[in-house]
Amino acid sequence: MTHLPRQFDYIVVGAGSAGAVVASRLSEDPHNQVLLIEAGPDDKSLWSRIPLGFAKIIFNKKYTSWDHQTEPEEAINGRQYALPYGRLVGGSSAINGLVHVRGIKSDYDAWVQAGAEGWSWEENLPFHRRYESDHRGNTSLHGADGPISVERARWKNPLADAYIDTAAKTLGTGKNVDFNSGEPAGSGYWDLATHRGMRSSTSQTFLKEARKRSNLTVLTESTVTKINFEGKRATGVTYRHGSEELQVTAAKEVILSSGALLTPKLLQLSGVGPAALLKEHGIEVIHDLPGVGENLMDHFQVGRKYTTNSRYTFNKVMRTPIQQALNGIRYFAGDRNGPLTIGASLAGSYLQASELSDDVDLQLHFLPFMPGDKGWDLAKFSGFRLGMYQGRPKSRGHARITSADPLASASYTFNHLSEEEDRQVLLAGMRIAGKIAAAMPAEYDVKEIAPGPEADASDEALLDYIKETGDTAFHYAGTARMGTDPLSVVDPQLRVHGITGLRVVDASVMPGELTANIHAGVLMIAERGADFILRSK
Ligand SMILES: Cc1cc2nc3c(=O)[nH]c(=O)nc-3n(C[C@H](O)[C@H](O)[C@H](O)COP(=O)(O)OP(=O)(O)OC[C@H]3O[C@@H](n4cnc5c(N)ncnc54)[C@H](O)[C@@H]3O)c2cc1C
Repeated sequence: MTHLPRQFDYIVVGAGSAGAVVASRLSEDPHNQVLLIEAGPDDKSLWSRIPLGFAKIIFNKKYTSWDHQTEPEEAINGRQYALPYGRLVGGSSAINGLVHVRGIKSDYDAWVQAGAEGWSWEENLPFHRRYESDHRGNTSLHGADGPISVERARWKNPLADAYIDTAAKTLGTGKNVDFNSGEPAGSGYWDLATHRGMRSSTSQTFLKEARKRSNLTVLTESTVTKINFEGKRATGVTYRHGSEELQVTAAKEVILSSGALLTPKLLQLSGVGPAALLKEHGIEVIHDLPGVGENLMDHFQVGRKYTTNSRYTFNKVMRTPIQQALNGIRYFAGDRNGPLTIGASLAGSYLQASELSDDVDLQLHFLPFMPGDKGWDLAKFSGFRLGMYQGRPKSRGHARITSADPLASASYTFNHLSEEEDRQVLLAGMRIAGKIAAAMPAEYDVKEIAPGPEADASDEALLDYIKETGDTAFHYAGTARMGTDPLSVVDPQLRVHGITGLRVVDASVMPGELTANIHAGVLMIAERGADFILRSK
């Protein structure tokens, strides 16, 4: 630690999905001295490389933080739940469920309408193409030369095929569509961020190459506690490494990429945020920015559960130690097309569930897996889940510090289901999922476990089931929203309003949710953020 230079051109806070991309791109110019600071350890877990390892690594507190939870959520009967994220080099990209989808064109139109000028689908497309090597090769929609490899899910099997056929017939839309075309209505296998069946995280792709450069320094197990300012200019950061408290300066910019839960906390701790909140905790106000921590959002995920006699569920193919060993051998020595290559979901559908919406408004996930009582184990029977969430929920919450102590958790409120439209879309989605399951071929002997006929009998009962069982899809976003109105936090070039030398580049800047698992959107934001910085030199 004592050998670390005290001044860099750029300091990037958080080596997660976005931060790793930004630091890598900035260090491509050998004239830039770049420091990347990460609170967690290096990404050394084998479970991070294997897609199915997702189900294991998220319960490993060395790599996944379980330090934060929601406040009691009023509209879901006062329930609280944990908010895990990847706390390691690679961030959530090293522990997430790998499903790779960009969202739909109208998501980005909604961003532009919310003040994110220049962020339409067409304007973002070159940056999606820049980070990816897509299995379709180089096309007008896809890139073939980027560090993140994108493949079609590799464990194709008859039960998943039957889901795709049945969903396509029930919904009256296509099958095996390109979910990343911007117009994804239909059903099929998901694309995953994998390379030959292994996770393609930002730590193992972008950073692996960039760390060979002498102008990039990566500090691990170092938590930034404060952004330092001279007047309204960000000049560097204070961080803790073990028992040491150290400072380092940035000649050009500090870039916050700490994720949507922690970026607003760091801004608030540093004196940038709602003045009243900062004063309440005795923090000197550097700049009164009322939107910092507001607009917190997530996808609220619910599902239907089924038993089946199919052999093609996890509960069947990974039941015994011998099966697990054989699948392991097949994975490491074979074609890597087996069950170990599955992410958080195998197949699914994009659909318009509610007439209240004017576009696709729901993602439906087919997961041939039924957990046991402990949550991480396998149930003894063969089963699958049809999980879902609304694409662009309207409910919004907030993230607010509870103390000036950087080690204290902020408080997180999402206000899930506080908007009528959000309740209606999920009700409609649950009904449609029920229809698809009921239409599955008789040979699979599909029977519903939950919610069951009683809950299905009325909207009221079904809504109650949704409130009692739904929780996070891990797509936290929006807490440093881009825009130009008084409640926005960054401008469309991701510079913090009212401050110089400070940008936010991570999921925090999203004005609204994407109708997608949001990792692809975060990578695109990171590519654009790096581009803005390099162009502004
Ligand atoms: C369990 C899980 C499953 C998911 N599954 C999917 C999926 O299947 N598909 C998909 O598209 N999306 C998925 N997501 C969402 C997606 O992975 C995230 O939205 C995305 O990775 C967020 O990127 P980020 O750069 O904003 O933050 P992160 O990738 O979370 O990075 C933030 C980094 O900053 C570090 N940090 C925070 N504070 C500090 C500090 N003060 N000092 C230093 N470092 C700090 C953190 O340790 C972390 O490494 C999932 C997320 C989770 C948590």
